[in-house]
Amino acid sequence: MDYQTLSISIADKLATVTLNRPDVRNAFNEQTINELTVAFNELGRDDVVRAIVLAANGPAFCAGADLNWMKKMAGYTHAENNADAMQLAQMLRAIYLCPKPVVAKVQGDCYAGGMGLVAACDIAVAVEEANFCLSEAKLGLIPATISPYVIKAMGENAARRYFLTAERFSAREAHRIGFVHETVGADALDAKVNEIVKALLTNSPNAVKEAKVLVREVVNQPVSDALLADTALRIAQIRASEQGREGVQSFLEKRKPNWLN
Ligand SMILES: C/C(=C\C(=O)SCCNC(=O)CCNC(=O)[C@H](O)C(C)(C)COP(=O)(O)OP(=O)(O)OC[C@H]1O[C@@H](n2cnc3c(N)ncnc32)[C@H](O)[C@@H]1OP(=O)(O)O)CC(=O)O
Repeated sequence: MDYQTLSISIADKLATVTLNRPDVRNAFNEQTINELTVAFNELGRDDVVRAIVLAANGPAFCAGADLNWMKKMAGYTHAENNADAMQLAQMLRAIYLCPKPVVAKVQGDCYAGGMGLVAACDIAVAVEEANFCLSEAKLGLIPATISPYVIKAMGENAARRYFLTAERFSAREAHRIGFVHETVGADALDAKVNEIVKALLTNSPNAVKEAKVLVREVVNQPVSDALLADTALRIAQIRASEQGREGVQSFLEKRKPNWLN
């Protein structure tokens, strides 16, 4: 695909997807939504890629949905408007379900749908200067398609406050409520993200993929007999897998596992 609103680079098993509409603070329109969906689907299938960083160009990480596009869609038929909103929902799901681990590198302000992008990622690191805001209610909107991911990331209690008040909050608060995993000074952002990527790339690719599925499928389930059976099956399968055997064997033989060769 000839990407117009993103730039994508791949080096040393890491793909970096960079939002690239800095003039509008990386607000996403239908083109960005399509490009992000294609990019995450393709990178998810690319055997060369073992981890993905979602980054952004310019002063802000992302100002959410492009309000010119939102305005245009509001004038469309209900069916067209709804179909278009589904594209947005599918973009977020493409990131969330991507079989590769995804790290959000938040170098600046992150508003509304931008918070949805971050929440759909597995790990988020933000600069201390970044501000966060679920601004939708100020605009007469609601954070609808982003809600499954944002509520999981910040928890119901914080969501009740910030969905309703649309207050702006600091990176420190985003960290306190668990929305981002870490905050760092701007000059330390690259190093912190690289450190996390290095940890991801050191692990068994299959285990990382399966661990991502595990969290997604186990969260919020009651500890039932069915869940016990499911988790037992997962460890039984992975310890008999090629990388499961190799990982344990390499530890016992005091050598590096073969996926690091
Ligand atoms: C996904 C769902 C809903 C949404 O996401 S609705 C989107 C809500 N977004 C916002 O409320 C953010 C609006 N933007 C801002 O508040 C600020 O731009 C900022 C992010 C705090 C950054 O501030 P800064 O001072 O750095 O930049 P400017 O405000 O001067 O903006 C520069 C430039 O960019 C234009 N712009 C900014 N945001 C948007 C946007 N979202 N859409 C379109 N254009 C945007 C802004 O107008 C400026 O343009 P100029 O022509 O240069 O004036 C719903 C669901 O979940 O389903």
